[in-house]
Amino acid sequence: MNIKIICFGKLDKKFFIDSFNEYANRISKYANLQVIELKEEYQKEDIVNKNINSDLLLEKLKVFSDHEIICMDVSSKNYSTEEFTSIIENNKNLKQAKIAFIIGPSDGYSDKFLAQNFKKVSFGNITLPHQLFRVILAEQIYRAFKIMNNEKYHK
Ligand SMILES: C[S@@+](CC[C@H](N)C(=O)[O-])C[C@H]1O[C@@H](n2cnc3c(N)ncnc32)[C@H](O)[C@@H]1O
Repeated sequence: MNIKIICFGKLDKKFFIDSFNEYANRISKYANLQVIELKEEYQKEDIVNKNINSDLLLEKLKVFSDHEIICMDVSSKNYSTEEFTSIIENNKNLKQAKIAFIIGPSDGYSDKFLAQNFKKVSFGNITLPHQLFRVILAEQIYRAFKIMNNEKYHK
């Protein structure tokens, strides 16, 4: 299975880098994980940044048109760990088995981006900073594989 995380910026704190690498390493037992880091525009007005960054995402996603796109979005439907696992499990059983998770820009997604027909997933009604969220997403992907394989993991 091929998993992409498409996000903005780089991890710049050692504790985030170490934590993410730990989960990425664990995930590598089950899937190919690739992180694609885009350069975020943040110096203009919020609304302009939002549109520029969302358009950049849409452009990048053209390359991944053979992937199932999962847009991580605070304001969307909340998914439990089990529901999130089902998304990965269903994708795993598809012929292509390619999935791309999007971590959005700091000013949010444009209306045009949100109007796309992507599955949108929230991990709860709290806004997490993008670097921490990258670590949490990796942990949940790893947890999903442990659940799918009936392997023991922390409760
Ligand atoms: C700092 S947040 C952006 C917050 C932005 N103001 C908004 O309303 O979307 C950066 C990204 O982290 C992800 N994120 C943060 N918390 C999340 C949550 N609870 N559930 C799902 N995604 C989350 C989303 O992909 C979001 O676009």
